[in-house]
Amino acid sequence: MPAQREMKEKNPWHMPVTIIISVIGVIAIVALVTVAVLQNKPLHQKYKYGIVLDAGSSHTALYIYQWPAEKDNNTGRVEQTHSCKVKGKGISSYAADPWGAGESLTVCMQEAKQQVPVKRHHETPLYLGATAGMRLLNMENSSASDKVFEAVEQALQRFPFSYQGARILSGQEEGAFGWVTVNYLDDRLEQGLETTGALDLGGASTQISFVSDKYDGSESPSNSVTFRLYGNDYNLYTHSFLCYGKDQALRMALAYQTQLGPRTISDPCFHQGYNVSKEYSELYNSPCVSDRKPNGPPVTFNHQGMGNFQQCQEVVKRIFNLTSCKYSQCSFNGVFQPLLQGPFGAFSAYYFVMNFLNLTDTSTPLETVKDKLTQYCATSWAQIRLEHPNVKTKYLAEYCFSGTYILTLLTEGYNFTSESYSNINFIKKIKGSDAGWTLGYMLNLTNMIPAEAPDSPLLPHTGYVSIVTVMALLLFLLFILSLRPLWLRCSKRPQIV
Ligand SMILES: O=c1[nH]cnc2c1ncn2[C@@H]1O[C@H](COP(=O)(O)OP(=O)(O)O)[C@@H](O)[C@H]1O
Ligand SMILES: [Ca+2]
Repeated sequence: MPAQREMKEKNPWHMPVTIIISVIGVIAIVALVTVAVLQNKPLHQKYKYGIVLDAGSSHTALYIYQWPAEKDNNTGRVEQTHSCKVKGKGISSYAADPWGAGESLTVCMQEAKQQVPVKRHHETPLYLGATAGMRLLNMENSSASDKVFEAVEQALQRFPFSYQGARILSGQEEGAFGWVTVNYLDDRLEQGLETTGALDLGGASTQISFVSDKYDGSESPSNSVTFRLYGNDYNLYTHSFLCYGKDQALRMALAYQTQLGPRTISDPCFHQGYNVSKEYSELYNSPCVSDRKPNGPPVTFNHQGMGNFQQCQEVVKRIFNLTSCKYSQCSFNGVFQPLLQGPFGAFSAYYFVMNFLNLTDTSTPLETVKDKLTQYCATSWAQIRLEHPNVKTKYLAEYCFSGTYILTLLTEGYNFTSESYSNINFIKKIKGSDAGWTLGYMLNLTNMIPAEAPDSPLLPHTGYVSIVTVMALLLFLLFILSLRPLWLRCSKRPQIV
């Protein structure tokens, strides 16, 4: 077989040294790529968790957040994974039964136990923040508010999480953390982009927070909050109006109409045909209106609807003091407010109300929005109930008032104009997380937003792997080319025949 022998001798692969070098080369390259891929591959994602209870005036909600375990103090994204609405009213309504407040939280806390992996329970921080309902109760009856906190604290400590305390947030904190949440979720802080203002409407208070270039904080220091986040300084204007949440605002509007203690009030903010007997003692049972209580009123009054947006707006305007201002400019009640600037996210009750009324599209001219609300308010109560059989009667009865209140607060109160109205976005969630103060509160307490911008890796993981692969291929090519001379030499060797 001379031909076969010739083939074997010409082929350099049959030379033992060449074969060994080739195999080692290939193994080395495969090993290089494998190590590069494995070393830099994100590990099977492990998460850390945090729980915040938002004890609002109308109800309590529990939020669970998660973030990648290995990145907790800089670049890891924190996102909401679960929320639970506590059944019943807010904790401030349990003044006469403080233990009931603690009990009310247990169903959602059980749910949290199921949601957070057992091995993370002990390291999961748990916070409870109370807002305007508890602010009012604390003003009215501080020992009752202490008892509610005591009961809530005991109930929460029964769970295996790392309990970090329950407290009342100041209005300033509520506004500022709402602003942090919105801008964090929009990635505006990390990227140093222009920020979005935050408008939060609750049941007992309302907040406005935004950055205004012309505002340095000196004119009204109590409205100023400064932050250094990801290497940028922010000088935030924020104000919380206690009693100007939509439930307390409704009380104030009613109180103006019942100041003389009539048996019947004809209310333009409720639909025609609405006629409900209400108690004076219940209406005036709040520090927001208690000083307006008529002398010796009857026990009850008939609350009758008239369904007139224009007149309702006149009634609502009366709860704002638009005249006194000792600063260069004010919103209302003599509160300083710099020039409005930039886009605004309006959430919580702003969203619930405007969404129900189909008025979340702010590219609709303000005049058209008012026309639609005029029509809605003029619809009879019977018709409204017929059209929305599944909506809670209390909410349904109040949407005409609530919509009118929102438009009046925004335009007369905060000075939004027909032009700047379109800068408002009515939002509920951003990228799956609810807009509200809770996320910002937790980010702050866990130091999860660094003051300075974190060092970012030179290349993202995919870039790194691609470069290593290309380099390995090049090496392989070079290696093959380096074998060429050997090859040629072998093929030119004198034939042994
Ligand atoms: O589905 C809804 N439709 C209308 N209003 C709603 C709905 N869900 C919640 N709300 C209202 O949103 C407001 C939430 O206020 P919250 O309880 O947070 O009070 P706070 O922030 O003043 O303490 C309340 O006025 C509540 O009635
Ligand atoms: Ca709230």
